[in-house]
Amino acid sequence: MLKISNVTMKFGGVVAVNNFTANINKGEIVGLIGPNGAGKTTVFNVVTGVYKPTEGQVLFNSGDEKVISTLRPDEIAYLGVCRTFQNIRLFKELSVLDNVFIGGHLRLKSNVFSSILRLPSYNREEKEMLEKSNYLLEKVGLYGERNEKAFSLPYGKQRRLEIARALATDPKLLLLDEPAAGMNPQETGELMEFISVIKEEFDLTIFLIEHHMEVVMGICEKIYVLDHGTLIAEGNPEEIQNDSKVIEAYLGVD
Ligand SMILES: Nc1ncnc2c1ncn2[C@@H]1O[C@H](COP(=O)(O)OP(=O)(O)OP(=O)(O)O)[C@@H](O)[C@H]1O
Repeated sequence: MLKISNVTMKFGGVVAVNNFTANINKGEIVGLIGPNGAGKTTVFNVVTGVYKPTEGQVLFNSGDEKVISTLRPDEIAYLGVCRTFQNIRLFKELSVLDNVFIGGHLRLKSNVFSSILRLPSYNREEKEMLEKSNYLLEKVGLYGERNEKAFSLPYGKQRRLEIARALATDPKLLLLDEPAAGMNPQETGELMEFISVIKEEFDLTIFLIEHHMEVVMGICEKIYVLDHGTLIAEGNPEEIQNDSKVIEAYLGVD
């Protein structure tokens, strides 16, 4: 579904990602790990079109394979690639429901005129989007809080709301940047369960960056390990946990 092919990303003299290749198949949960500054978020930024790679390309297949590394972020999102961020980026003053509702606007077919004139087609789409937003909130266990302001939710719920907003865009590939950051062990356990449930329910493929090793080892089928921008290992959780280069660069010092 996603092919990252020999991607290099340089910022001036800094080589943030160096000749990185990865393959993610439909339906997989794949992890990307490595020490701070290893280049993980940069990989996500290249996949989502925030940065154009200095070298290499990214291909995405949602029916037919396309090079997406030449596209704009909104074009990539429209194809079905959506993400959450390391630092939660909600519309804090808006309600929980509105946060999800806004996410769904990517898929609205109505144009600005039909929305201003409130044509029947727009009203119908808006009603459907509202129903879908409520459905998603039920699925992520936030329906009861739909009228609360986003900032009033505890941390773990804000993360789930961010994921619900991403789901409103109908993603095929969901990129999660440190979804368990700042969570306590109980919230982390719930998050793992939650990720597995939404993957099945929404037929998702998931690519995630995470420092909590119990999450990565617990739910990922395949893991890529970056160090100083370079891939030092790839494999299943057991292979990664026993890889001497990974232990030296990352796991051993955690
Ligand atoms: N826009 C940018 N301009 C200059 N340098 C950047 C930029 N973005 C990232 N870098 C550099 O690229 C390197 C990789 O950063 P990146 O944020 O991708 O690492 P990371 O693995 O996600 O780290 P962390 O686990 O701390 O989030 C770092 O040296 C960082 O300073």
